[in-house]
Amino acid sequence: MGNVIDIAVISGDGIGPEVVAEAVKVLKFVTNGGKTEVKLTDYKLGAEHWLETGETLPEETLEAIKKHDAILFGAVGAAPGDTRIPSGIIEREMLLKLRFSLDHFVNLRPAKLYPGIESPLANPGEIDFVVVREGTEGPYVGNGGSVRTGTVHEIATEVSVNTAYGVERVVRDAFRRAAERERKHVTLVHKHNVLVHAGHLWKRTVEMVAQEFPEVTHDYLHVDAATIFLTTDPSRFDVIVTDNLFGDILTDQAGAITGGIGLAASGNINMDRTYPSMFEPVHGSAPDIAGQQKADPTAAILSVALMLDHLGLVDEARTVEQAVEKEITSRQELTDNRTTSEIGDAIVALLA
Ligand SMILES: NC(=O)c1ccc[n+]([C@@H]2O[C@H](COP(=O)([O-])OP(=O)(O)OC[C@H]3O[C@@H](n4cnc5c(N)ncnc54)[C@H](O)[C@@H]3O)[C@@H](O)[C@H]2O)c1
Ligand SMILES: CC(C)[C@H](C(=O)O)[C@@H](O)C(=O)O
Ligand SMILES: [Mg+2]
Repeated sequence: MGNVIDIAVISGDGIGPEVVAEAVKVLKFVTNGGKTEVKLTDYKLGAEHWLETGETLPEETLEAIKKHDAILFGAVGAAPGDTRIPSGIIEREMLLKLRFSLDHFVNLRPAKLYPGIESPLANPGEIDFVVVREGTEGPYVGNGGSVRTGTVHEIATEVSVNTAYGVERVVRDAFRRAAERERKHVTLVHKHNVLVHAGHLWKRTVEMVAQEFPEVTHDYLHVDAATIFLTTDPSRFDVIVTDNLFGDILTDQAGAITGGIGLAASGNINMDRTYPSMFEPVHGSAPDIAGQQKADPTAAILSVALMLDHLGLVDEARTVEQAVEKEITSRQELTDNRTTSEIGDAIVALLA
C-alpha cells in the first residue's frame, strides 16, 4: 500500500464547482498509477448552501475539515447585487473563518506570464514573481464596528491589526522563498508614509529579518507606486511581501497582467503544518459566467500543483505545471472559446 493523500474538497458557488471538477480530474490522473492514492471528501458550503440551510461553517464541519491533509477550494460568494444574502456573510464566516482557524498565515500567489500568453501590457517583459500576502491579520480580522444612528453622524470603523509575531513570520517566509529563487529579491509593499503605525512595524521587521539573509536584497514601495510598476515594469519584482488587503488588490492586478484571473493560482498555507493548507484560484465565483462552462479552470488546476508541492509530491506538481505550460502556450486565444471541461481535458491529455 502506497501513500494516501486525504483531501477535503469545497467546490462552493458559481464557477467553483465547474473549475474544481477539472482540478479533480487532473489530481486523479497525475496520481493514478503512481504510489499515491487520493481520497476526496466533498463539503457543501457557500452561499447556495447558506440559502438552503442557514449554515456558514458549523463547528463540527470545521473540525472534520481539520483532519484532512489539504483542502481544494473553488470559490464562494453571491453576485454583488444579490439581495437574498447579506454581503460578506459567506466571505467572512466561511472563507475567512477557514483561513483564520487553520492559521493560513502565508497566502502565496505566484504571477507568471507564460510564453505565448498575451498580456494587456504593451511591454510586459518577463513576469515571474510571487506575492507573499499575509493571511490572518490586517483589516481582515473584523475588528470594527458601527454606530448606526441613521443620521449623518453614523460611524463605521475597520481597524487593521498587525502583530509583531504575525508580521515577522510572514516576512521571514518571504525572505526564505527569495533565498531559494534566482534573483533573491524581496519588495515590501505598504503605505508607511500614511499608515505610520502598521507601516513602520512592517518596515522595521523587514530590516531585522533581512539581517538573517545577507544573500537576499530588498527594497520598498508604497502600494500606490507598486500598482504603477506592476503596469509599467513588472519584471522588477521577484518576491513581494505585503499585508492582507494590499495583497488582495495587488494579486488581482498581477492576475490581469499575466493573462487573466482565470490563470492565477493560490495557496493559503499553514507553514507550521498544524492544520491543513488550502489551495484555490485567486478568482471568485464569477456569477456573470457561472453555469455556462465559460470559466477557465487553469487557475484551479495550477492550485492543484501548489497543493501537490506542499504535500511533498514535487514530481507530480512539476508534471501538472509543465502540462499547463504546454497547453496554454499552444492557445491561440486565452480559452479559444472552448468549454471549461474541454480545457481540463486538454491539460489532462498532456499529463501522460
Ligand atoms: N476565494 C473566493 O472564494 C473568492 C474570491 C474573490 C471573490 N469572491 C466572491 O465571488 C463573488 C464574485 O466576485 P467578483 O465578481 O468581484 O470577482 P470574480 O473573480 O468572481 O470575477 C471577476 C471577473 O473575472 C471573471 N472571471 C473570474 N474567474 C474566471 C475564470 N476562471 N475564467 C474566466 N473569467 C473569470 C468573471 O467572469 C468576472 O468578470 C463575490 O461574492 C465575491 O465575494 C470569492
Ligand atoms: C472573497 C474574499 C474574502 C477574498 C479575499 O479578499 O481574500 C478574495 O478576494 C480572494 O482574493 O481570495
Ligand atoms: Mg481577491
